Amino acid sequence: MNQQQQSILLKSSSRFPLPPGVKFSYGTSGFRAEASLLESTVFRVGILAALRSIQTGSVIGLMITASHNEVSDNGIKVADPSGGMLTQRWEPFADAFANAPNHHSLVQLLDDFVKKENITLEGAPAAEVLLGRDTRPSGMSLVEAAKQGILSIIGASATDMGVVTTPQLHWMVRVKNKGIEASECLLGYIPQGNSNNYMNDKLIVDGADGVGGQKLEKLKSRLSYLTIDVRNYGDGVLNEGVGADYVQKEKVVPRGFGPADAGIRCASLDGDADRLVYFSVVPNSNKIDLVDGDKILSLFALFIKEQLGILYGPEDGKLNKSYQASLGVVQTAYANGASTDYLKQLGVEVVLTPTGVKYMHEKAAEFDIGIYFEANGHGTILFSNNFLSWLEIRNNELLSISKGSNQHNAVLRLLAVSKLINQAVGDTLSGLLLVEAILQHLGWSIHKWNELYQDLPSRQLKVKVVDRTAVVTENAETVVVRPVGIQESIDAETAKYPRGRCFIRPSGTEDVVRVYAEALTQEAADNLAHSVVMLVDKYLGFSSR
Ligand SMILES: CC(=O)N[C@H]1[C@@H](OP(=O)(O)O)O[C@H](CO)[C@@H](O)[C@@H]1O
Ligand SMILES: [Mg+2]
Repeated sequence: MNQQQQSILLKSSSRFPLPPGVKFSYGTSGFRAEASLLESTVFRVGILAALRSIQTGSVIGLMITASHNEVSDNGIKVADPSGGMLTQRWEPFADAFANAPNHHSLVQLLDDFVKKENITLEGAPAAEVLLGRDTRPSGMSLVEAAKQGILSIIGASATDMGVVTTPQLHWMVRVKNKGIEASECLLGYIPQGNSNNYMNDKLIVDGADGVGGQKLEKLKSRLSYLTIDVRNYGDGVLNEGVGADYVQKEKVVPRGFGPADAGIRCASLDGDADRLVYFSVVPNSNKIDLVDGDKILSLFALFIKEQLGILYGPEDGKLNKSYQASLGVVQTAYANGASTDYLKQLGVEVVLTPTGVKYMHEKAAEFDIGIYFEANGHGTILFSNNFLSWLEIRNNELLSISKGSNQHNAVLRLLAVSKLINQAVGDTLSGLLLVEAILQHLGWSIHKWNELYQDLPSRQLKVKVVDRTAVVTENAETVVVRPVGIQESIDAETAKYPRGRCFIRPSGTEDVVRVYAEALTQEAADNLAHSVVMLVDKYLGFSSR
């Protein structure tokens, strides 16, 4: 690093001192903290993004959001050139860099890192970083801090995209780097009038009082196939008694919903619009029937499987079947056991990964069609380039030899899904449009969809312990290897419950250990979870911090 670059960095970083007594960690999904603590982190991540842009010769994204967390929190995550999450290889540097105690150590770390990664700063190489933020009031000043970071690397430029959803920003990065065309509407490819057992035509969406609600309110008038009533699109407090996280965890109606909505198809998104769950209000109560990420995954898997069945099935639309597409679904240990059983029965390969989109996305990309979803509604569908190119060629052939045949329609539907769905990252709005299109195609109500299988009762608890990093897991977080002995105790407890399943893991976004239990009855799941909380105390010690 030359003198000029060093002195720019020293000067700019001295304006963003590290707050005392805080330790930052890149975590499951970027850095998150109380917003007033984040300026130095965001500034430093701006520098990191510029370096990543130089190294990859591509546009990089920075999103300022704390998703479903309370409005006073904020956070920052990096989108890599593909539009996916920052390469995990860079996470240790991100952690060290965010915690560098002063501007001299910061410049030293940077100098070592650029040497190790062969990043050339000489000659002012071009770098471009796109910035986005959600609706949090702290977002604007944090975007400024990020810009200062980016601009302190000579040759780097920052483009502010304003208030956008997280998946929009990831998508913009992907489009810029790959030059992809805009989406088409899948509904156009789906034969209409398949209306036995027809679904309610109205959809009510809880916008979490965040950016996704605002965007959907604007988008809805352009969706001629759908009537959408958007609630909570910005008047109330972000994520307070609203949003996908609240709905999924509490299993009660969000603010603005009530008994009058009973039976109607409803959906809820989170604060930055990368999670989606559906629900229907139980008559005469504030309870809901939840249709979670596992059921969205199951619906998508069912639909894709149906299309592949038509493509490769006995009916002859003269399709050249030279390519056998692999289909796989990816879940985490939080997936309801009943969903995993259902998917296996459907005949699709099911793979488990640790919690977090970064792990799931990577695994899903190994299939020609890889579908991943967390139970909480984070997920998408990925298509391999080989399979898409093959579909494009088949489409052209069938256009001339059997246009409108079932096989041709199946090809068109798969191509349309690949264009509608956001392949950069899970995206509430495109996910919602795909769910709506599939329900319409099948002629299904939300109730019919919900009956695909019945969830096993489950309970999720969180425990504050003295040191959550003392918990080390293996096998996609289903087995605890440290502290030694706790897994045997959990197994012994779980064995007392028919269909019992239980695991613990340290959270990557909060200072807690999470406990998940599932069993045949709600009471059994609750009891199992509570007894494992006691084991956590025995082995790790509760903390009252
Ligand atoms: C049990 C649970 O819901 N965990 C969430 C939560 O991660 P934790 O590492 O469990 O704190 O936040 C992640 C980021 O939003 C999300 O990907 C994940 O599913
Ligand atoms: Mg989110």
